[in-house]
Amino acid sequence: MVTAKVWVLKKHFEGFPKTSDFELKKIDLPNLKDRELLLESVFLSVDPYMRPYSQRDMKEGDIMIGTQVARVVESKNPAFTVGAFVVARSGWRTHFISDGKNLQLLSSSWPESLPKSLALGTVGMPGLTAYFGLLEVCKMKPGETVLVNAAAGAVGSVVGQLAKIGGCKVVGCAGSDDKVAYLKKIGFDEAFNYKTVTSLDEALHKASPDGYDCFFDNVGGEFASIAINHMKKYGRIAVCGAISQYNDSVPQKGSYVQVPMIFKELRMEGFIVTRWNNRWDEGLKALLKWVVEGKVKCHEHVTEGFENMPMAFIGMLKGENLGKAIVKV
Ligand SMILES: NC(=O)C1=CN([C@@H]2O[C@H](COP(=O)(O)OP(=O)(O)OC[C@H]3O[C@@H](n4cnc5c(N)ncnc54)[C@H](OP(=O)(O)O)[C@@H]3O)[C@@H](O)[C@H]2O)C=CC1
Ligand SMILES: CCCCC/C=C\CC(=O)/C=C/C=C/C=C\[C@@H](O)CCCC(=O)O
Repeated sequence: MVTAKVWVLKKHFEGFPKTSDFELKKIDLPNLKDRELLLESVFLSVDPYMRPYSQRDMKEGDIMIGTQVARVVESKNPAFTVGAFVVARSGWRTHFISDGKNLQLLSSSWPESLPKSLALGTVGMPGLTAYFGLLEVCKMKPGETVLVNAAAGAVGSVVGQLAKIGGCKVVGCAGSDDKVAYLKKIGFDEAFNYKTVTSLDEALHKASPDGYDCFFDNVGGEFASIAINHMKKYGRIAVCGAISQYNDSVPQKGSYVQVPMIFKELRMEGFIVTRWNNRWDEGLKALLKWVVEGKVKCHEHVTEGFENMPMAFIGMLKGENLGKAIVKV
């Protein structure tokens, strides 16, 4: 019999999550029934969505939601052989039993040399968020100027690189000088540390005096309300996330300002990447090709040990990660 370790939400978060909000538990798993398979998590993802989604979708005592790259260790399901790797949405668990539904086998063209953890980041949901957010919401065109915040993160770093592939000028901001240096290294035309600039207004103007055609917003709040004034006429804003709001009990002042929305006839559209669920294979194939060709660089912020998941999650929310935050079991 296999004993799984799981992290449950002991107490709903109030402000920033605390390690005491989580509880580590053990679950003895039953023997497999016909068509079931037993999997062990190899890499687990910690993502910003878990903060607002936990409030919306979870009750205290539930196993934390999340995705993982897992390996099949026992199988009574002919579609899954022992040793195969899948992406699952089974939450913060070391082991779990599946009936084979909602498992995504890792692409058969996945190069052996490529870390399978990328299936949680650049060649996974965050990468797809950048891909569809840029192509379907921003509808970027060659020669345009794209602004992205949280630019050194899992989504933002792919946004900037895909925009460069798309022939755009790219401006990014992040919360440390090391992250800014990384942005320039991976091809951003302009990058700045939003925490240290004397004026965000001036930094945005200096980076692109003519303004921005596309704004890929991962942060919301005050940043967004300032950035909107730097949009070009007919600009497009892809509202991808609002991480500046997730841990605030009282929403930050500085929502999007309506006046420029109207005068500049801006289009602002929120989206969830699952809107394109039926096109994920298209996106994953494109992202994997760009990574293999070296056109999209990847960076991961790896925390070792399942027992450190809460710390990895909290650290990501505090900006400790450069690139995709993952946990290696
Ligand atoms: N709509 C969708 O379908 C999806 C939306 N998202 C959203 O995209 C955004 C980025 O996600 P992801 O790339 O996975 O995460 P990241 O890898 O970018 O990690 C989060 C980063 O957000 C930044 N951050 C945290 N708090 C603040 C704050 N108060 N103000 C400004 N920046 C902050 C930090 O970077 P820094 O050092 O720059 O501050 C931190 O590293 C999130 O808002 C997330 O919810 C993600 C996936 C799908
Ligand atoms: C202040 C409120 C903010 C509301 C927006 C919250 C989050 C945006 C975001 O990060 C969305 C992420 C979407 C992820 C989509 C697919 C998955 O991999 C997660 C699925 C979660 C689940 O249902 O299991």
